[in-house]
Amino acid sequence: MQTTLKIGTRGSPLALAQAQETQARLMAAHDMPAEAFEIVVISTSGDRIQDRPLSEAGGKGLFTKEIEEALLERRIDIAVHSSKDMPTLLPDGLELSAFLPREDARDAFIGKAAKAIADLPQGAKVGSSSLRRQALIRRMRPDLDVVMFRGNVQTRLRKLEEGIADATILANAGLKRLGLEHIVTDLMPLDLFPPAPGQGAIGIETRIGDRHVEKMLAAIHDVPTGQALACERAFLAALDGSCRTPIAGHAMISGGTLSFAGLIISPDGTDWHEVKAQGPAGDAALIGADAARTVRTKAGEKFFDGWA
Ligand SMILES: NCc1[nH]cc(CCC(=O)O)c1CC(=O)O
Repeated sequence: MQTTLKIGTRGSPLALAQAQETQARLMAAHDMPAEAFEIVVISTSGDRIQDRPLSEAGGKGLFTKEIEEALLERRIDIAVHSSKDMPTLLPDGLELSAFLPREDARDAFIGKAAKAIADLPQGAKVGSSSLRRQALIRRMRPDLDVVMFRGNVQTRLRKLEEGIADATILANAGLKRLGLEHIVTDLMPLDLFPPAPGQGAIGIETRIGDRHVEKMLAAIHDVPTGQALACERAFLAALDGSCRTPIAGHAMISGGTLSFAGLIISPDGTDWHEVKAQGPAGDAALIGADAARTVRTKAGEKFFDGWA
């Protein structure tokens, strides 16, 4: 008898879209019917906490803990995540074993009256609860009023309609996966507004040594995305001492060469340090870790003390 492959995911519309994309790619790669899969929705602490910034509530692991428990207890066989939400350290026995081809890694600007951040009037309100986006907005436009904005994409759009803010910034990848690219009024350039490590890439977590699952996923794994993510996650891991330091990092692969740009920035957007690195794509993790050492040295340890 054939058992179904259980795909674990959060229940938000974006998470479900990502789980369905994973299912569709597995069906196509292995000529399997939809019935060979079951999507199992798991509620996480991150979904339930709505009243404060996640960086205060405990950070990234909040979106993954319950899903990882289900994986370890064999209630699911694979877990589909936004790589950006994944902590750099995974529980014993689990690994990120595949990445789907990356979507656009850029942030998207959604404005009501103004189409782009440069067109907002002095003092306009921009909604974001991401420390990185808050800092980058303040670096570009210190005059703007950055207001707390949480909830899933639909909630945030409702808040825009209600006038709680004049604009917001979200990952273009998520909007595209939800079929909402038409609401984007501008795209933030990678150099002025670098994305979070992992942004735009779907990562698939599995039990280490689950050979059957590993073989199935090998057919849908995207090698350049995996290399870019290895670099970005090594950069993050080497800097992650405090989740209160806004960190950006983005790697691209072209012709076997990896190019990485990373940034750390003070939450008020007045102090930042950048690093650029290049090397063979096969050295992705080394390049990321090395870039972290470079930017740490540039910034000095004092930089991390201020808001840790
Ligand atoms: N923290 C929530 C989250 N995690 C991943 C995405 C977007 C999709 C992606 O980056 O792959 C989002 C929403 C957003 O930042 O707009």
